Amino acid sequence: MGSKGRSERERFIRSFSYAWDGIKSTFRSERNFQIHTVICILVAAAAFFYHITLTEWLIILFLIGGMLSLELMNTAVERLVDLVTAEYHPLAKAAKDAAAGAVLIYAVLAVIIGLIIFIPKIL
Ligand SMILES: Nc1ncnc2c1ncn2[C@@H]1O[C@H](COP(=O)(O)OP(=O)(O)OP(=O)(O)O)[C@@H](O)[C@H]1O
Repeated sequence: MGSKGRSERERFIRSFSYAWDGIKSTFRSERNFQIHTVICILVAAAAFFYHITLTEWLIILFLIGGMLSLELMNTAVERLVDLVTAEYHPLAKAAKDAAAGAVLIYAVLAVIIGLIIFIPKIL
């Protein structure tokens, strides 16, 4: 493999390592991300326990991935806003609240879908 191919591969691996750094630092600093991670692990455990179907697994995995990704994006918005201003600013509030709203909408729908999948199995 030429040096160009090697440097492209190195850049690719490095970008994974930066992404992993972002996940680790968010996990360490964000209580909500920790809580959502634990909930996602519990949901996956329940999915194994109740032998959900393949389609249900796809939905659950999609929800877990979406929830954790949105939490990370929310953290990114919070960090960026804090970087831009330490002062109170209506736009800072609007940005943070909109990001939090996105997480809330996804979380509520994830809970509803989770209940639709699991309640019939629990009963
Ligand atoms: N610079 C600011 N200007 C105006 N309002 C802000 C500003 N920073 C935060 N807020 C408001 O305060 C709320 C809480 O902000 P904060 O930065 O504490 O976020 P958080 O959701 O508590 O996250 P974390 O504690 O993980 O940083 C925001 O949703 C927003 O409404």
